[in-house]
Amino acid sequence: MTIYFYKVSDPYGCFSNFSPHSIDLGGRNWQTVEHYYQAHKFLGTTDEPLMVAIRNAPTPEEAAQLGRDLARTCRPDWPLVKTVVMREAVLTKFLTHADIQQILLATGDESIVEDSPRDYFWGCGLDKTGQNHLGQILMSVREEIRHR
Ligand SMILES: Nc1c(N[C@@H]2O[C@H](COP(=O)(O)O)[C@@H](O)[C@H]2O)[nH]c(=O)[nH]c1=O
Repeated sequence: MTIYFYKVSDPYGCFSNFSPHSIDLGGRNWQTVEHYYQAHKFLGTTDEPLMVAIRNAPTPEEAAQLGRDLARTCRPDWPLVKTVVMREAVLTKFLTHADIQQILLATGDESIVEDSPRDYFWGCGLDKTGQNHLGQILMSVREEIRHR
Protein backbone atom coordinates (compact mmCIF):
# COMPACT_ATOMS: atom_id res chain seq x y z
CA MET A 1 0.00 0.00 0.00
CA THR A 2 1.37 3.36 -1.02
CA ILE A 3 2.34 5.54 1.93
CA TYR A 4 1.09 9.11 1.64
CA PHE A 5 2.37 11.85 3.91
CA TYR A 6 2.21 15.62 4.07
CA LYS A 7 1.41 17.32 7.38
CA VAL A 8 3.86 16.85 10.24
CA SER A 9 0.99 16.01 12.63
CA ASP A 10 -0.41 13.24 10.39
CA PRO A 11 0.89 9.64 10.03
CA TYR A 12 4.43 9.54 8.60
CA GLY A 13 4.70 13.26 9.31
CA CYS A 14 8.40 12.69 10.06
CA PHE A 15 8.90 12.31 6.29
CA SER A 16 7.93 15.97 5.80
CA ASN A 17 10.75 18.46 5.41
CA PHE A 18 8.92 20.55 8.00
CA SER A 19 9.35 17.90 10.72
CA PRO A 20 11.39 19.12 13.73
CA HIS A 21 14.56 17.11 13.03
CA SER A 22 17.71 19.21 12.87
CA ILE A 23 20.71 18.49 10.66
CA ASP A 24 24.38 19.52 10.68
CA LEU A 25 25.55 20.32 7.16
CA GLY A 26 28.20 22.64 5.74
CA GLY A 27 29.50 23.38 9.24
CA ARG A 28 26.15 24.74 10.41
CA ASN A 29 23.12 23.44 12.27
CA TRP A 30 19.74 23.69 10.54
CA GLN A 31 16.49 23.31 12.47
CA THR A 32 14.77 21.42 9.66
CA VAL A 33 15.49 20.17 6.15
CA GLU A 34 13.22 22.98 4.95
CA HIS A 35 15.48 25.62 6.53
CA TYR A 36 18.51 24.11 4.74
CA TYR A 37 16.73 23.74 1.39
CA GLN A 38 15.21 27.23 1.32
CA ALA A 39 18.48 28.93 2.39
CA HIS A 40 20.48 27.24 -0.36
CA LYS A 41 18.41 28.96 -3.05
CA PHE A 42 20.62 32.03 -2.36
CA LEU A 43 24.11 30.51 -2.05
CA GLY A 44 26.55 32.52 -4.18
CA THR A 45 24.05 35.28 -5.03
CA THR A 46 23.80 38.92 -3.96
CA ASP A 47 21.04 37.77 -1.61
CA GLU A 48 23.35 35.32 0.19
CA PRO A 49 22.95 37.24 3.52
CA LEU A 50 19.34 36.03 3.48
CA MET A 51 20.67 32.53 4.25
CA VAL A 52 21.32 33.62 7.84
CA ALA A 53 17.79 34.96 8.26
CA ILE A 54 16.36 31.74 6.85
CA ARG A 55 18.57 29.60 9.12
CA ASN A 56 17.36 31.62 12.11
CA ALA A 57 13.67 31.58 11.13
CA PRO A 58 11.66 30.33 14.12
CA THR A 59 9.60 27.86 12.07
CA PRO A 60 9.96 25.96 8.75
CA GLU A 61 6.89 27.82 7.50
CA GLU A 62 8.72 31.13 8.02
CA ALA A 63 11.86 29.72 6.40
CA ALA A 64 9.78 28.69 3.36
CA GLN A 65 8.10 32.08 3.21
CA LEU A 66 11.50 33.83 3.14
CA GLY A 67 12.86 31.40 0.56
CA ARG A 68 9.85 31.85 -1.72
CA ASP A 69 10.19 35.66 -1.87
CA LEU A 70 10.10 36.27 -5.61
CA ALA A 71 11.74 39.69 -5.14
CA ARG A 72 14.97 37.89 -4.16
CA THR A 73 17.69 36.49 -6.42
CA CYS A 74 17.54 32.73 -6.56
CA ARG A 75 20.76 31.11 -7.83
CA PRO A 76 20.46 30.59 -11.60
CA ASP A 77 21.37 26.89 -11.43
CA TRP A 78 18.70 26.15 -8.78
CA PRO A 79 16.49 24.03 -11.09
CA LEU A 80 19.56 21.87 -11.83
CA VAL A 81 20.83 21.48 -8.25
CA LYS A 82 17.73 21.58 -6.06
CA THR A 83 17.16 17.81 -6.04
CA VAL A 84 20.83 17.22 -5.12
CA VAL A 85 20.59 19.79 -2.28
CA MET A 86 17.37 18.18 -1.08
CA ARG A 87 18.72 14.62 -1.19
CA GLU A 88 21.81 15.51 0.84
CA ALA A 89 19.65 17.16 3.51
CA VAL A 90 17.11 14.32 3.65
CA LEU A 91 19.89 11.67 3.80
CA THR A 92 21.57 13.56 6.66
CA LYS A 93 18.25 13.82 8.51
CA PHE A 94 17.64 10.06 8.42
CA LEU A 95 21.26 9.23 9.28
CA THR A 96 21.13 11.61 12.27
CA HIS A 97 17.85 10.56 13.88
CA ALA A 98 17.68 6.82 14.64
CA ASP A 99 13.98 6.83 15.60
CA ILE A 100 12.76 8.13 12.24
CA GLN A 101 15.37 6.03 10.38
CA GLN A 102 13.58 3.00 11.81
CA ILE A 103 10.22 4.35 10.61
CA LEU A 104 11.65 4.84 7.10
CA LEU A 105 13.27 1.38 6.97
CA ALA A 106 10.06 -0.23 8.28
CA THR A 107 8.22 0.95 5.15
CA GLY A 108 9.99 -1.88 3.28
CA ASP A 109 9.50 -1.49 -0.45
CA GLU A 110 6.29 0.51 -0.32
CA SER A 111 5.95 3.57 -2.50
CA ILE A 112 6.24 6.83 -0.57
CA VAL A 113 4.38 9.86 -1.90
CA GLU A 114 4.30 13.46 -0.71
CA ASP A 115 0.57 14.13 -0.85
CA SER A 116 0.83 17.84 -1.49
CA PRO A 117 -2.30 19.32 -3.03
CA ARG A 118 -0.29 22.14 -4.62
CA ASP A 119 3.17 20.84 -5.43
CA TYR A 120 3.49 18.84 -8.68
CA PHE A 121 7.30 18.73 -8.49
CA TRP A 122 8.09 17.58 -4.93
CA GLY A 123 4.70 16.01 -4.38
CA CYS A 124 1.90 14.33 -6.35
CA GLY A 125 -0.34 17.38 -6.59
CA LEU A 126 -4.09 17.53 -6.25
CA ASP A 127 -4.82 14.98 -9.00
CA LYS A 128 -1.91 12.63 -8.06
CA THR A 129 -0.12 13.12 -11.41
CA GLY A 130 2.81 15.07 -9.92
CA GLN A 131 6.44 13.96 -10.14
CA ASN A 132 6.82 13.22 -6.42
CA HIS A 133 10.53 14.02 -6.26
CA LEU A 134 10.49 14.15 -2.45
CA GLY A 135 8.95 10.68 -2.26
CA GLN A 136 11.56 9.45 -4.75
CA ILE A 137 14.35 10.90 -2.62
CA LEU A 138 12.95 9.24 0.51
CA MET A 139 12.82 5.86 -1.28
CA SER A 140 16.37 6.31 -2.58
CA VAL A 141 17.63 7.33 0.89
CA ARG A 142 15.84 4.27 2.33
CA GLU A 143 17.72 2.08 -0.16
CA GLU A 144 21.06 3.73 0.58
CA ILE A 145 20.72 3.39 4.35
CA ARG A 146 19.58 -0.22 4.03
CA HIS A 147 22.80 -1.11 2.21
CA ARG A 148 25.21 0.80 4.42
N1 LIG B 1 5.33 20.00 3.43
C1 LIG B 1 4.93 21.26 3.08
C2 LIG B 1 5.36 21.84 1.84
N2 LIG B 1 6.12 21.15 0.92
C3 LIG B 1 7.53 21.41 0.79
O1 LIG B 1 7.84 22.69 0.21
C4 LIG B 1 9.18 22.61 -0.30
C5 LIG B 1 9.26 23.13 -1.70
O2 LIG B 1 9.36 24.51 -1.64
P1 LIG B 1 9.55 25.40 -2.96
O3 LIG B 1 10.70 24.84 -3.75
O4 LIG B 1 9.79 26.78 -2.42
O5 LIG B 1 8.23 25.29 -3.69
C6 LIG B 1 9.58 21.14 -0.23
O6 LIG B 1 10.30 20.95 0.97
C7 LIG B 1 8.25 20.45 -0.14
O7 LIG B 1 8.39 19.18 0.44
N3 LIG B 1 4.97 23.12 1.59
C8 LIG B 1 4.20 23.83 2.45
O8 LIG B 1 3.88 25.00 2.18
N4 LIG B 1 3.74 23.28 3.60
C9 LIG B 1 4.08 22.03 3.97
O9 LIG B 1 3.66 21.56 5.04
